[in-house]
Amino acid sequence: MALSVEKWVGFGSAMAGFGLLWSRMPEHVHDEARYIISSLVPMVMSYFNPYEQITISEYGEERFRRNKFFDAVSTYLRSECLDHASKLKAELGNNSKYDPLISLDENQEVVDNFGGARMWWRLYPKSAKNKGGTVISLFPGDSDEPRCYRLVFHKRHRKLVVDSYLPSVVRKWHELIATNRQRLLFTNHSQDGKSHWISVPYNPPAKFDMLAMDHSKKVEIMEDLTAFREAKEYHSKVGKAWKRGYLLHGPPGTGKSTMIGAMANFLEYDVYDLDLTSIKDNAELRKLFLDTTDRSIIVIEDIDAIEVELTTKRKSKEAAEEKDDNHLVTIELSDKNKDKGKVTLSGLLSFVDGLWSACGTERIFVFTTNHVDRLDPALIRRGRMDRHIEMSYCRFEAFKMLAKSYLDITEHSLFGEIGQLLDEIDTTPADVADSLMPRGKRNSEIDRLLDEMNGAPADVAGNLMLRVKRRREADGCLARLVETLKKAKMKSAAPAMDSMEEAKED
Ligand SMILES: Nc1ncnc2c1ncn2[C@@H]1O[C@H](COP(=O)(O)OP(=O)(O)OP(=O)(O)O)[C@@H](O)[C@H]1O
Ligand SMILES: [Mg+2]
Repeated sequence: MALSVEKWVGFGSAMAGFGLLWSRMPEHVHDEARYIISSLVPMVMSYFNPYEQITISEYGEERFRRNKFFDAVSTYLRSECLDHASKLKAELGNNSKYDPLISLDENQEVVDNFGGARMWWRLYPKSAKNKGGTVISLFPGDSDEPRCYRLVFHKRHRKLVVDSYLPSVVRKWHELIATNRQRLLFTNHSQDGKSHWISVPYNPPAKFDMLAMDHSKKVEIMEDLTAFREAKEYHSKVGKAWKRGYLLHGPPGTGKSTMIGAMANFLEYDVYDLDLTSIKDNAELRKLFLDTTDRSIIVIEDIDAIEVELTTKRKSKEAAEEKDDNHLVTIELSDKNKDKGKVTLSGLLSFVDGLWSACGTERIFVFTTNHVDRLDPALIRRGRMDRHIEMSYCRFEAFKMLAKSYLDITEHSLFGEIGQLLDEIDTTPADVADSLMPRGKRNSEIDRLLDEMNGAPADVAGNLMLRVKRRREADGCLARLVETLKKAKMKSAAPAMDSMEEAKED
């Protein structure tokens, strides 16, 4: 049956070619004959060919945007139609390191049944025309045709296919991704001068309850994210794109990247880590943006590193040229790109906030910086970056959260001293966390006995030993932290003492 479907489709194409030929017949052929024959061709073709087809290309017609329907069909066929296929492909899936992900190989036809109707599916490879495939190109003359699925069905089922079958494929796809959802971390990668996203499975360890920061601030952020997630109707009612911008700023090691992981965990969104330095120009930035999925966090880290060049460039332009309020400010991202296209501030802004930002829903933009004062106000004004979150040095409240996460303790005799020291000197949570990591002697008698139990103390004595061991580790870690903080305090006081000494000598 499959063969005959192919024949009919081929026949249809041949008849179409025939029709085209007739339509170009020379003038001397009798007009009437030409009219009769050329109007007969489609009738004959439709009489003999009982099949119709729908092509679903991997990319949209303008080659700009990935066609999500293609992904839907891939997932659907993988789940529903592999049983009778003999040519399959295997790769390692995202959900597990060991389970292979089996999918349909190119040019393998599979049959699906829906409401008593048979549907024939086939995946045609990229550049099918050059490889001898039979797919009719959407892009004539273009050798780089994207892959596509072709669905063939009997023409009496057209309504069923369009109104019920294809929507059911999409519904099934949504169900499957909801149940097998593995979060992904994407980064942009440039190959043959074109940028695209590559991804890895993403399971960030960070959770909000582990994040050491002011408690009320943390709760506020979580409430803000929850409100955003539930605000679909609000955004459509007020005519706003469903997106939100966060600017995370603060010194290195205060938890900006950790916060992004916690946000992704909290919302269960994918993360797109955008590296602007490897993007050629605004068009490429736009393409990457259009390739991001809904329900995602789009991150640009250390935005100030780009802004420094932006500001310098603008200043030098302003000095060199007569003032022109309308000129576009250019970010020179790297020497490599100097003579090629450029990503401009306006390009970045339209990505975050302009016309293009409305192409997609439920997206969060996060910019991070160590130097908020260096950023162009246009980039971070409210509305673009809806919330500015300062990640600050570690004070006592944040320390207690770290002690709970790292050492599983809520009180200790050294807490008072540590609280006082943290008030006096600026230390990052990263530095405090580093001191709280158990290290030290591994050969104590308790360690040896616990190692022998293979980490699973089963009885009361075993549990007691584990508690003693943890207590000792906590003592050691906190003592080390006190020592580090004291040293830091002395160091920070040293220049002042030097100048006092100098003053005395004068
Ligand atoms: N607020 C915090 N709460 C919990 N852990 C933190 C916090 N800040 C830092 N850490 C710890 O320090 C490490 C480094 O933090 P992180 O990478 O998030 O800092 P950052 O602010 O992004 O720094 P940079 O500006 O250099 O990128 C993290 O892996 C985490 O273990
Ligand atoms: Mg970081």
